[in-house]
Amino acid sequence: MTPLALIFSTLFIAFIIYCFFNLRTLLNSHPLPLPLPPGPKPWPIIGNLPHLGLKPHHSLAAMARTYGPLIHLRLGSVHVVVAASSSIASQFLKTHDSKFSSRPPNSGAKHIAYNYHDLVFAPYGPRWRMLRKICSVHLFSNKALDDFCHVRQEEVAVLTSALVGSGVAPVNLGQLLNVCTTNTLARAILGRRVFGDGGGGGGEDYKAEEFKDMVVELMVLAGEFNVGDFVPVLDWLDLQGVVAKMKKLHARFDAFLSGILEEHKINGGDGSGAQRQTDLLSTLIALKEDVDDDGGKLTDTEIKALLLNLFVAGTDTSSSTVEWALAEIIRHPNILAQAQRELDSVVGQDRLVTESDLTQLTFLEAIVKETFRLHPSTPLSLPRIASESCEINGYFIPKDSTLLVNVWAIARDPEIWTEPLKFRPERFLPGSEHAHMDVKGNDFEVIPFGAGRRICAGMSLGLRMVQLLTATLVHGFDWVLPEGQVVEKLNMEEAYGLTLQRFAPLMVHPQPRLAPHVYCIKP
Ligand code: HEM
Repeated sequence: MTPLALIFSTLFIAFIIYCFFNLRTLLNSHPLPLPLPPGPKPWPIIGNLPHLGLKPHHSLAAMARTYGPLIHLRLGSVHVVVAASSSIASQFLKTHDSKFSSRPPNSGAKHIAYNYHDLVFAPYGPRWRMLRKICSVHLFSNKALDDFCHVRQEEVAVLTSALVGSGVAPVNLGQLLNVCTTNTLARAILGRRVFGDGGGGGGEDYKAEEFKDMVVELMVLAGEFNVGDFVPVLDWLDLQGVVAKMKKLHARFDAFLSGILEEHKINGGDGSGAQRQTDLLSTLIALKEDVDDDGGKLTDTEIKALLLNLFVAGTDTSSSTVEWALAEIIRHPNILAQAQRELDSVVGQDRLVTESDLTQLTFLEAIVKETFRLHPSTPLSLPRIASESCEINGYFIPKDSTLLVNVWAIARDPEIWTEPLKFRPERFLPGSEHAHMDVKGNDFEVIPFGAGRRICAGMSLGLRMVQLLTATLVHGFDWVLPEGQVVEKLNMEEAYGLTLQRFAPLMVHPQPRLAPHVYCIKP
């Protein structure tokens, strides 16, 4: 080797060694970036919006079968990650819950929910804590729930009386259930009912049907993926007309809520002129004068926004769950018969079910769990936003990603559930494979109320209401479909929206099966 070649080869080897060590140092201080989770290829500008289809929880479940349980989508300029298995959901909502405790910005929160002044969309922080604490103490604590137990039982009894008097035409069960859940909540929040019995009895201050329509319209609008939320440059165009509809709907809700608030300030809850302290709204009005621990004051806007949340989140969720439960029970006469045997042995035939009976109704509880599994009222839960980046299952989740948890798909995962599409309450009975599973956010295989810090605030009330209503309807009535319909062909299709409505309302003939005096309740 010539001296020149020796110099060159020495320099070359030295360069390689230098690069090798430098690269190692570089890699150690800046590890190679993790990949984003897999997902379908996005379109330019709009990204994966067209992939969501009319029922996004179905489309996203189908994608999970192709790409796995953690998917990445690009909706316009927004990173969206979707959890579609219990273990991925638990990593987001348990391990990393503190990073996912706010909701992403969206037009619904802005235009309907008083520009984020509510509880559902309030950013995680002092105001959210204040609103949540007020509800926990005055509405959802065990004491508050026990104080209003008689109200729930009375309103359920009023429903049975309306069903008995419903005449020859089939009843729209979902509508009557909605009147019941709304009046029950109204008595706890406002100190009075807002509707008649829904059976055409008259005397409604506000039309029940119109109110349910407003709630359902809100859920449909909130469930719509508004292009402007994801492609900010297109926001002003309001391509789907969603924002215009939201503003109109907000005006209707605001008129309803402002009326209630002003009336309450002047008259007190019961219209007697004496301010009552037992209902939530009186407490909220009294709290307006107090400064809370974090130095915040409750404003009229926050009060109306909270009322809106409670009436929207707390009525249709419970009533449509019971409607699904009854549809399933009607489709499975053997389940109806078994549940009635249990109820007859615990309650007898001479009175209606009470809340204190519920702990003894094991099969009924299993029916309710199975309904929450197959028909979770918010199939994609409510979205969360990542306040910082994190790693899940070896994938990179960027800061500001929107998180969707496909609660609906998780509860139908064939890896977890045998015969996942079948309505089989016995899977939750003692001694069965899922006996110890609850639906309260502890077992991620079935999380209809979500989980973690932002878990449903009204879960305790929702559960009691769904159980009491389902038990009472099963105990109090046999159910016959309108002429020409057969149970095997009952339409179980879902409609589109943030909540899981039935495509075809359940129309039925209730046939009382208890002694007539049991139903004699005057509203
Ligand atoms: C069948 C009954 C119900 C179901 C299935 C249900 C489901 C849900 C779900 C999935 C969430 C989102 C949780 C999350 O982000 O992890 C939620 C939030 C919420 N729910 Fe419910 N809900 C029900 C009944 C109620 C009732 C009766 C009320 C009140 C009267 C209520 C009030 C709320 C509120 C205020 C939030 C927002 C909580 C927060 O952001 O901190 N819900 N609900």
